[in-house]
Amino acid sequence: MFDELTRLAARGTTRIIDLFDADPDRAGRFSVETGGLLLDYSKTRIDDDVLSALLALCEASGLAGRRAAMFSGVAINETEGRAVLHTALRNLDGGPVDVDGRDVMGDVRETLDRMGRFAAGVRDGTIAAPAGAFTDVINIGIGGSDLGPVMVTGALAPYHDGPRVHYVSNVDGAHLADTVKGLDPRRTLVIVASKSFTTIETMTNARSAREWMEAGGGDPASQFAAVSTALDKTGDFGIPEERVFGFADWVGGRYSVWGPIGLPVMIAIGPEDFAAFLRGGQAMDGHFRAAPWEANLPVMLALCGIWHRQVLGYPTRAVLPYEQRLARLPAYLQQLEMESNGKRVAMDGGTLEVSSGPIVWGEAGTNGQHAFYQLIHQGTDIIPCEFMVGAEGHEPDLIHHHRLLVANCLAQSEALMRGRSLDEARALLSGKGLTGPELERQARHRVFPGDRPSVTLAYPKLTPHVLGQIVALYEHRVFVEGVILGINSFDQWGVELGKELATSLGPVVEGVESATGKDGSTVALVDYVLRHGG
Ligand SMILES: O=P(O)(O)OC[C@H]1O[C@H](O)[C@H](O)[C@@H](O)[C@@H]1O
Repeated sequence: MFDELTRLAARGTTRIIDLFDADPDRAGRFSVETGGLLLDYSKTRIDDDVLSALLALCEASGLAGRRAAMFSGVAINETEGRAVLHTALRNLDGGPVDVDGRDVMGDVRETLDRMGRFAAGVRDGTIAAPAGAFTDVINIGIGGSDLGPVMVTGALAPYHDGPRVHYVSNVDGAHLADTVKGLDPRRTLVIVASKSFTTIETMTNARSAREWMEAGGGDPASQFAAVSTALDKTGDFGIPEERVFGFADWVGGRYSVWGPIGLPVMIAIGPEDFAAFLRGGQAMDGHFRAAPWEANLPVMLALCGIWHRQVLGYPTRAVLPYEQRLARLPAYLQQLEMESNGKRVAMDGGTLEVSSGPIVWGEAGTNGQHAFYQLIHQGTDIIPCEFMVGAEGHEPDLIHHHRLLVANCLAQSEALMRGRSLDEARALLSGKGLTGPELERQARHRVFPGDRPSVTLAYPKLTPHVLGQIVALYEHRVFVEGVILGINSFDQWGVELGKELATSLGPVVEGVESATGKDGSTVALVDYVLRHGG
């Protein structure tokens, strides 16, 4: 399936910038605009031939069938025997969604209503601690039970009018200790968020938070809530049923922010804005299901990814949001993309014949510019960049900041494509009086090879609705890439081995069991920790 694309990739040396000269309509033809979002992929080497081959690949992958199967509740997560229906969580105005012959939308709506009543109560003080209204909320969770809500809470800061919300994920006691410093244990609500309710980091933090609360005169019985699929375990932990928000196993951890895992977001921004976030996701679902491939935002973003990673072989993908409030988006996308598509075995158990998904990394612009863009512009590796920028900010008084931000974003993609030739560098330096060998030497350092690809996702303004569109866009992009690669994007067996070994090493690090039988490096490291630890 990749042969034609490989042939096209090897074909030419046409520089991206020259594609614009040859086709004045290029920016319009190699972009998709829908629901106010614009994906511009014209600053890549995708031309008509590549586009046709990518679309053929997409068609041949059976995407239409897989997409229908996902939305209709088929157990497409075959290694775990589960349906994949995070889309049902935002199906606010949609029809029934059947799992095993039963419509799940009644449960989804009921849970959303319960979350809404709880969030509203916490926000207006009718649900309170014995000592008074909650001033702070701590969400204790990790992975999908942390990254989604933490990213969305940060992104929607202008809408945050509820209690302060904090996130504790790391089992490093520093995370909990630093978070509770200055908080009132009698006025803090703790949400224990864990799909499985067995994750060691989360359960350890939850128990320590309960001790902190008890020691400080708080009342865990009325100041703890839980979000989980394991309702028996939340009960065992002592959290009363009315404060437990359940969800089904057809919601994957990294796809779960749309449901009860989004509870801290709802407390922060309120049920109405949370519903707007869901509606944004639902709008993207509608688009993804209906639009033809070439006009389909998630599909085209996925095909850009496939072109850069699997065809051209670029190992990484930089995500560069020019939006400070999306500073945690790269971390969120690392889990979404790398846990979903970081696999070397295909759905049928065979070895993947192409590369798995890329390494995803990034940072908010403009900060990244002053840190790692040097390598993106002049390093030996080509790093496809995904820029994101909003047309409007939330700070009308600081509009000059926003204009500078936008100018920087556009300048970077232009610079990456255009580059600076040796002649241009020479001209620059001779204007400053340099001559001879010194000019030559200095000029070489000032050359930018250019022809470095990027895509830009532009959106009107980072509202809850737009954020919902963006998050759903990335979810579906990952899905499409997974279908084309022929892998299951919804399991994560690769995290298991480390967990098992950590459990067996626990007593060794404690000094209770010996490290005998471990490899020499592990034995030496354990020895170091035991000699130097407290
Ligand atoms: O929500 P939990 O069951 O606590 O799981 C939290 C996280 O841990 C696991 O190891 C997985 O890698 C993640 O996909 C998951 O989101």
